[in-house]
Amino acid sequence: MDARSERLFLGLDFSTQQIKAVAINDALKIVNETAVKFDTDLPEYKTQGGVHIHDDQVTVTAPTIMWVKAFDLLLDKMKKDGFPFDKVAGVSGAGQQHGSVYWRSGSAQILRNLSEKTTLHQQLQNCFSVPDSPIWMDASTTKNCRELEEKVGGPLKLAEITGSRGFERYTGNQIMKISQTRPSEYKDTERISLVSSFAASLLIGDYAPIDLSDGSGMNLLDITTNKWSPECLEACGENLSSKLGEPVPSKQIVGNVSQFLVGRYNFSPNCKVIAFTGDNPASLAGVAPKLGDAIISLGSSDTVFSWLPRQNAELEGHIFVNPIDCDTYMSLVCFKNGSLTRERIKDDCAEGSWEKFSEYLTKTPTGNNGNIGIYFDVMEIQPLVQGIFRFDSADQKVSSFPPEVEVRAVIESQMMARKLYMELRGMHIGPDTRILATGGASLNRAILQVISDVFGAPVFVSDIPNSAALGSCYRAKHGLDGCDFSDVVLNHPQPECVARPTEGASQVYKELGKRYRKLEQALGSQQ
Ligand SMILES: Nc1ncnc2c1ncn2[C@@H]1O[C@H](COP(=O)(O)OP(=O)(O)O)[C@@H](O)[C@H]1O
Ligand SMILES: O=C(CO)[C@@H](O)[C@H](O)COP(=O)(O)O
Repeated sequence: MDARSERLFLGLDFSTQQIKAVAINDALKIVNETAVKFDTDLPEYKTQGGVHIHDDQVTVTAPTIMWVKAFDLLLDKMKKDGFPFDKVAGVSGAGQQHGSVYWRSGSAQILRNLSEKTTLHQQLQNCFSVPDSPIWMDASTTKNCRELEEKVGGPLKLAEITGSRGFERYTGNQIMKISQTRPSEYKDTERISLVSSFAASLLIGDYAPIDLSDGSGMNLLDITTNKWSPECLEACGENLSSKLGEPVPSKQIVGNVSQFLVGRYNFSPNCKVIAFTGDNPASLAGVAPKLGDAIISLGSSDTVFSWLPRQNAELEGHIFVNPIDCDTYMSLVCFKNGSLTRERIKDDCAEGSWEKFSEYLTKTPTGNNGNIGIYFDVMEIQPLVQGIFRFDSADQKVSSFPPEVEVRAVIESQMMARKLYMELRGMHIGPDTRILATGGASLNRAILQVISDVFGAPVFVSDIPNSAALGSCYRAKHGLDGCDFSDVVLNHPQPECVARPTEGASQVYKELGKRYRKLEQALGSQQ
């Protein structure tokens, strides 16, 4: 194939702090990486870490129009850099999971008739009946979760139907809250999108369907039939089915790019858009895992997930329909206090420097001389607790730690929690398990060494940490070519092993992990 006929695949990731784009060619070589960061590139929205935390500390939203403007900026940046949009054969993408977008009645008409003469954000500014989208960090819907669980027959029953018991950030509970507290805005909403299907809608210039994998993060989809659950819909809002549209398999082509994109950015009118999905499902595709691998994503949130051949309902963690093969599943646990908490401790204790942070981590002993710190800057998902708690080796509360002890304490407790809940969800480390690390903090080798020591398994990384955007490129190729996913990723570069367990570490963390569990349980029962 000569250079002029080279096909490109574009992957977008609408994540918590930024929008990222990655483009690859048919040989899976990365030809472009671009990002727009909400806090710094769009300071007018005054977000911190891409979000607004409200005064009650549990309501967390992001301005929907900010995401639209960021997308305008991203495309403008790429155009200025000479990115050959006309060579893109397929686009897919990902969004931070669970967040919801409320399209005001009449918005479909606006989306279908976009003018290439002006920006998307100018044309869509009045399209959102609820202008601030609730996002995955929101914890304000406990009452709605209990109501939903009760209506369907209890938490385990809800988990059997939807893959999860009621979780605050899950979209059905968020929709129930809006339908109850803002009935006129709810009534004036003709379509509810996830962040992923909202982003796909910007690409096709029409409402794009929700895919099965991201749709599993709503407490609304029956993951055994791959249809909306009538009883969950009924519990969460009037006429909800018509506002959601039908869910589709994740590899479905959902349309061609809009005339707007063709005219304004020189996309080919034949360029196909493949359903967008959640950022974690897209990351599963982006790391091209083997069965038995455990993936740890260290982005704004920390998540641990793996490919699951058959589903089994549990009260802990989540099951999603697998984005690569909708007859199988993926299991996942998610933690809210991830990179932003580490970043805060880096700023407080390590002079704002990741180098200093890593130096402290490397020079302190495995097990931190028995000191344990628990850092829930924002309300955690499991347990539902907020606060900072420090204990000495005799489990006595202390008010502070020296900086280097604090640095090790945050990484050790975070990683012990990741392992604990991963196991409670039914994911286990076997003798051949590889831990595939991805996301922003996977650049930090000192953190990866602690992960290897706590999990007792080798840790691998790929060349680029943006696995959700890369996975979206792979998914675009998969959807377009209609071949097996394993054929798509034949040339996926093998990840490099960067950390192996230190001798004796697993015994130290076995003991420390038991203490961590007890301390955390005590905090949970005090709330
Ligand atoms: N060297 C590093 N060590 C630890 N964390 C890092 C490092 N570099 C970046 N990060 C973290 O990566 C995070 C961003 O990760 P990313 O996966 O891009 O997030 P998201 O996809 O949610 O926007 C930042 O919040 C930052 O704390
Ligand atoms: O809530 C979840 C997963 O269930 C989060 O993982 C969000 O999907 C946000 O992702 P990042 O922006 O941290 O990648």
